[in-house]
Amino acid sequence: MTHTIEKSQADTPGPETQAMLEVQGLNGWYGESHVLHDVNLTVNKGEVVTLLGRNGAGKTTTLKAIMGLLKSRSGSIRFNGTELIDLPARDIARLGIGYVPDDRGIFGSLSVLENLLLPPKVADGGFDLPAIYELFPNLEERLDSYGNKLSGGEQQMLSIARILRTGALFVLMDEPTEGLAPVIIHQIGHTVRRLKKAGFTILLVEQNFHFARELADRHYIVQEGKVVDQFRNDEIADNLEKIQGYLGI
Ligand SMILES: Nc1ncnc2c1ncn2[C@@H]1O[C@H](COP(=O)(O)OP(=O)(O)OP(=O)(O)O)[C@@H](O)[C@H]1O
Repeated sequence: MTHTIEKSQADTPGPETQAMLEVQGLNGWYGESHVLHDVNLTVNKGEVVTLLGRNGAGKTTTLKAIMGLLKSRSGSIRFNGTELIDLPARDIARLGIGYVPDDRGIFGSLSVLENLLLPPKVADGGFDLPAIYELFPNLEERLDSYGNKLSGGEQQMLSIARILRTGALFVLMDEPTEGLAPVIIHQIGHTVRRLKKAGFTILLVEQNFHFARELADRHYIVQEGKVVDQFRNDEIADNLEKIQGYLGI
């Protein structure tokens, strides 16, 4: 009878298999340049999913297309069942998608606190300031510092922190480890794990395969604007050479 129970559990999608984001046949252009070619991917509620690929593969562009920051796009992007393909970025943000861009988007002439308070709330339940300071103690120490006086690591933490305040529970993160020292990368990894535990769903672009491997549930490989392969994290060890080939590492 055990077998029957196991089977019926496997057949019933749990909360972890509920698709939050479904991208189908996504195409994207910069002017005349056709950069995304029929990208398909799914992110389920509570997952950390990465987009891995070489420089110029189209990872950042995929995030921008989801966020509505790439104007010229076609196909389907459904978020909790709502079609995003024709919505402007501000409406997409209001549906509860946060974006941590690769340049971190910190305003240099505003203080840490002003940067934190800048994005509008989109839903109840976001982190309040004490919760943010608990997660990022360095930020609390630097509340009055201007954005342009922060280290790269502090800017990255601020960029993540201000999204957590908004109440968005789905976060797109573009290379949060880029250019950071190993100790800071470790801290960012710790943060992503805590967010996952707190119920956030994260789509993460990464060049740092080792970082991605420590955190993610699943990985999509992006090559020349297409998703060419995908792996669950527990399939990585058996596919290491193939993945290293894709990534050129
Ligand atoms: N603003 C832009 N205008 C025109 N082409 C662009 C623009 N941004 C990126 N591209 C081109 O689009 C393609 C995909 O770039 P994208 O930045 O999405 O790649 P990526 O996988 O994120 O790589 P990287 O890690 O280097 O950012 C590349 O050929 C790139 O040169």
